[in-house]
Amino acid sequence: MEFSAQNSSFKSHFSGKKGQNLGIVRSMNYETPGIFRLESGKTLSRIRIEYEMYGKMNADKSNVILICHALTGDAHAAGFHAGDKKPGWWNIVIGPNKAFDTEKYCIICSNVIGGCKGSTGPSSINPETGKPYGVSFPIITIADMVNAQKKLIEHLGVKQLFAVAGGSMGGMQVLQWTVSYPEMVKKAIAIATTASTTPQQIAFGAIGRKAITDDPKWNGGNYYGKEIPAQGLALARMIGHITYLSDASMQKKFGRAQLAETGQDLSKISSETSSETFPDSFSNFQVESYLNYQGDTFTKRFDANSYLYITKAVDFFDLSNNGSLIEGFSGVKAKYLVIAITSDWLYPPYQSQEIVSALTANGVDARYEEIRSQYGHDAFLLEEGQLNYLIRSFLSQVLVSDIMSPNFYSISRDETLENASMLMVKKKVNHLPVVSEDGKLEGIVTSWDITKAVACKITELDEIITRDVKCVYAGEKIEVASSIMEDYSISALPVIDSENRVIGMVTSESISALIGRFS
Ligand SMILES: CC(=O)SCCNC(=O)CCNC(=O)[C@H](O)C(C)(C)COP(=O)(O)OP(=O)(O)OC[C@H]1O[C@@H](n2cnc3c(N)ncnc32)[C@H](O)[C@@H]1OP(=O)(O)O
Ligand SMILES: N[C@@H](CCO)C(=O)O
Repeated sequence: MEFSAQNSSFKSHFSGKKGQNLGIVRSMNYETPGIFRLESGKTLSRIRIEYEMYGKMNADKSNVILICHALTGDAHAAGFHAGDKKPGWWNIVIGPNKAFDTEKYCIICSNVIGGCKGSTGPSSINPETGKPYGVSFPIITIADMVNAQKKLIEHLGVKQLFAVAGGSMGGMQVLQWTVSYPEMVKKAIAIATTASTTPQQIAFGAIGRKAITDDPKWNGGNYYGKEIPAQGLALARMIGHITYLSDASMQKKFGRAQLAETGQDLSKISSETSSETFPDSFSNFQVESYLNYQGDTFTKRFDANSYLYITKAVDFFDLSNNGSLIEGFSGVKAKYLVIAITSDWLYPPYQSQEIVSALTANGVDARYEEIRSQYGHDAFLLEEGQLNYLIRSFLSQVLVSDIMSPNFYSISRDETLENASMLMVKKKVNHLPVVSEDGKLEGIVTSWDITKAVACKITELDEIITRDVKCVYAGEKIEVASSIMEDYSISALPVIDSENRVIGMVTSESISALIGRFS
């Protein structure tokens, strides 16, 4: 079964069950019309963006979540491509009843520009020369990747993303989205990432790049149609891969285990040392075999030039403004969930904490969480239970501020009863908060109070004002508002700030509409 926005056929019969897999999914692509301007000022004529989509967009396209992939990921985040045994790279959290629930949300993931999995990158054909770009491909940045994603999102008719989420370099794109397009992102989930690449991270990137460019087969980036620089690319991946693991996970995975052929038999190994070259059997530890395997497999799925460009984009990433992350995040609007991994030494937790501190200093709602794991950096691809729990509770948390109406009518207690009732009829409202001159909540009058006043021949507004007003704060969970409404049989509540000023109204209608939208 194909599963995309165009032809979703999943029904809610999965409700209440553990997460399920999507079926067969397919990739799509979009070619932007006209030139694409990069942060460097250089341009690309037309870009192609490869993407996948799971779940259905709702009528107002307000349920779309963009997933951003890490360094060597691609658009295939979940489900299976026909014939594949392994699902997409974030299948553990995307699907029916998983945190990124495809029965509620429409999930989109696209391959970054500069990549080699369908989107325009160095291995693509330059339309001006008819040959692969190679190193004539312009330098790209994380902001360029985000700008390309924005083109796709606009093309799909989405005005605001319900959420943007990703780990590692995906997390950088998430942060960049909230800075570049603050009005377009409601919720941001950044995992195992940084807001400013550190010298240590740049250093590892640099060694990987050197491994590639020092491979004679790299040939100045001009190797398409010839032998690829497999040795350099594999070495780059081996170095990188060590940084994605942890000391504890390597101990657990391999210990000091050696390959069966050599075991601890030093005489067997040393008998080969008479040869001119260092013997292969010196790669006798399991961890060496594992790294060789990871390096070798990588050369079959990734382009060396893309590796150079994307790692460089990561190195350039720095959201701080004149060294200040607080300034860098000024103007952001999203609500954030920032998740660190306890054993991640490549993007250690302090870097996530810095992000949250800078956001909080800007008065932004930012939550910090940790995944307790021994897997190291790659735990964001593996820790199914913790990821699902943290992401699900963040996505489904709706605050009063999300649905309150900031446009409301109020009266002062000196008003006449007649004026109050006229206002209600004219503006079709049933609740009028009574406020002081400086906007502070003093009471409330409802249409029911007016009806009673007429029946009882009461003529003064002051006599029918309810002074013990039930109200909520904007930052409270919507469940708080709904349980007050239920307990006291009230259909609307004033929303107040910390100084008791009325800043909006929340109604039972808006809560019901919300439940309807996501159920
Ligand atoms: C957005 C994105 O991030 S997309 C990119 C994510 N994908 C990758 O990074 C792909 C490569 N990375 C990995 O495989 C990562 O380690 C993970 C996180 C995705 C998977 O982790 P794990 O499930 O713990 O797998 P593990 O690291 O043990 O590797 C398993 C592979 O190594 C092989 N392997 C394990 N031990 C050895 C060994 N001693 N010698 C040789 N090969 C070995 C396994 O056979 C297996 O091969 P397979 O992938 O062909 O099935
Ligand atoms: N292992 C992942 C994470 C790197 O940050 C990848 O290759 O993309």
